[in-house]
Amino acid sequence: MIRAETDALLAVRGLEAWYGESHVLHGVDIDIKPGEVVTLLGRNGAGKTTTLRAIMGLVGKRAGSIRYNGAELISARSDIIARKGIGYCPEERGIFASLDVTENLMLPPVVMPGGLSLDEIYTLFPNLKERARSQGTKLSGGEQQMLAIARILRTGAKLLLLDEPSEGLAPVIVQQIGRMIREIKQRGFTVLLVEQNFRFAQTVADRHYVMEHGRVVDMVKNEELLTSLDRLHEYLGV
Ligand SMILES: Nc1ncnc2c1ncn2[C@@H]1O[C@H](COP(=O)(O)OP(=O)(O)OP(=O)(O)O)[C@@H](O)[C@H]1O
Repeated sequence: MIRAETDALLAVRGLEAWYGESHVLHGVDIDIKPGEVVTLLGRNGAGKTTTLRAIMGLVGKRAGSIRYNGAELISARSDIIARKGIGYCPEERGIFASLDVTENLMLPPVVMPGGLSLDEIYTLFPNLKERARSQGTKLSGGEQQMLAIARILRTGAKLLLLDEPSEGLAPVIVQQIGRMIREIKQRGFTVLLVEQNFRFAQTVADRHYVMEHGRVVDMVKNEELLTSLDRLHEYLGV
C-alpha cells in the first residue's frame, strides 16, 4: 500500500519491536522525505510512541529496516543513531528543573554542523528569550515544550521525532507550538510527530500515517484530510 520512496530521508520497512516478551510493533512502514512534516495518528496503545522509540534504538529488541540518509540503523546503538542526526523529544520533555532556559538549551551535545546557534534560536522563538534566565521549574508546560524542541535544533539533528507536543496544553499554547513546528519546517528540518489530536496535526503536517495494533494501516495527505474525516473518525474513535 505504501509506495517505496527512493528519495526518502527516513525509510522504515517492516519494523518490529518488543518490550521484553511483549511484541508491540508488527511491521511498520514509513517514508519521510527531506523537509516534510509527517504525523503518526492512532488510538492509545497503537504503537506510536514505540515507533519513535524503536527508531531511536530505545526498545529492548527490534527487527526490520530503518534507513536514514542511506545508512542502515536497525543494529545501531541509540547514541550512534543520535549522532547520525536524529533528535528525539519524548512526551515527558526532559527539561532540567534546576537549570535555566539557556543552560537547558546548551546541554545536549552538538552532533554535527548545521544546527542553529543560541542567538538564532532566540531570534526565532522570542518567548524563550524572554525566559532565558528562568529555571526549568518556573516554566509553563508550553514553554517547557518549546524549550524541549528548540534544544534539539542546536545539535545539528536534521530529523526531529516529537512525541505529542500538544498534549496537556491550552488551545492558544497549542497554536504557538504549531507555529513553532511550521518555522522549523521552513528552516529545512524534517519532523515525525506523534499526535492524537488530528485537528492540530492538520495545521502542521504534509501527510499523516494512521497506526493500529502496531502497524501503519493508512496514509492520508493533508489536503485530503477533510474529505477523509469519516475514515479517520473510525480509526481514532473520536
Ligand atoms: N515499557 C513498556 N513495557 C511493556 N509494554 C509497553 C511499554 N510501553 C508501551 N507498552 C505497550 O506497547 C503498546 C504500544 O504502546 P505505545 O505507547 O507505543 O502506544 P501509543 O500509540 O504511543 O499510545 P499512547 O498515546 O497511549 O502512548 C501498548 O500496548 C503498551 O501497553
